Amino acid sequence: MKKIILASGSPRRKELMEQIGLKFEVAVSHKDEYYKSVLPEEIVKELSLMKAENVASEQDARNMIVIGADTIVTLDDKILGKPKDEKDAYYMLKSLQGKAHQVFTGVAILDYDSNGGCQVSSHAEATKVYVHKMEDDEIWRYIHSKEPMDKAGAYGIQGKFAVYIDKIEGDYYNVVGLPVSYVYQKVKKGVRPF
Ligand SMILES: Cc1cn([C@H]2C[C@H](O)[C@@H](COP(=O)(O)OP(=O)(O)OP(=O)(O)O)O2)c(=O)[nH]c1=O
Repeated sequence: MKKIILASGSPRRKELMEQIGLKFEVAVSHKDEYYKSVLPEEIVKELSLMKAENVASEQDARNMIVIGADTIVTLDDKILGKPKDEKDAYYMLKSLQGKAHQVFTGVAILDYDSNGGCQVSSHAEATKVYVHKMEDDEIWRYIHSKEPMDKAGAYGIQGKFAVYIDKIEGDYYNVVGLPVSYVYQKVKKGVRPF
């Protein structure tokens, strides 16, 4: 049985991995993350691979599966990551309301055999999210709840922001930070799920 390592400090990704019943450990690397890609699907693939490789380089990477993920929000040509401060969160939320945007999550799965040989799977998925129009005081009330501050696009679909989601097209779990069906299909051969 291979050991699974989730290369992520995101509590949401940990919860989603627990939800699908996988046994895993969490390891986070504090090495720098940067990207050279231009297209959103390439950016999240590059960053998720970097996160997984950084963690794997700090392990005796044999007989294990390392999973990295990265989520960004895109609106027209703009890329929204996590807000730097409350003002940044306000501008992000203001730009999202009353229209649709895309959420991209990249997943990298490094599957190491007992000799250290590695099979790499890289994947990016997009979900379209329609946000209802919000009053300014609603935006500020939401920001003061602190929920937006550690999330791409300054919102959490799984939290209080749910009341402003009109509809989505695509995978809900992709928006929360991990397309779990993709992950499960990739790892189920080497591991026992539940
Ligand atoms: C859009 C959206 C994002 N998010 C979260 C998922 C991610 O945790 C975060 C995007 O930041 P990421 O940089 O993808 O991840 P992270 O820094 O939280 O964790 P790590 O790099 O260690 O894996 O935004 C939600 O929880 N709900 C949402 O609706």
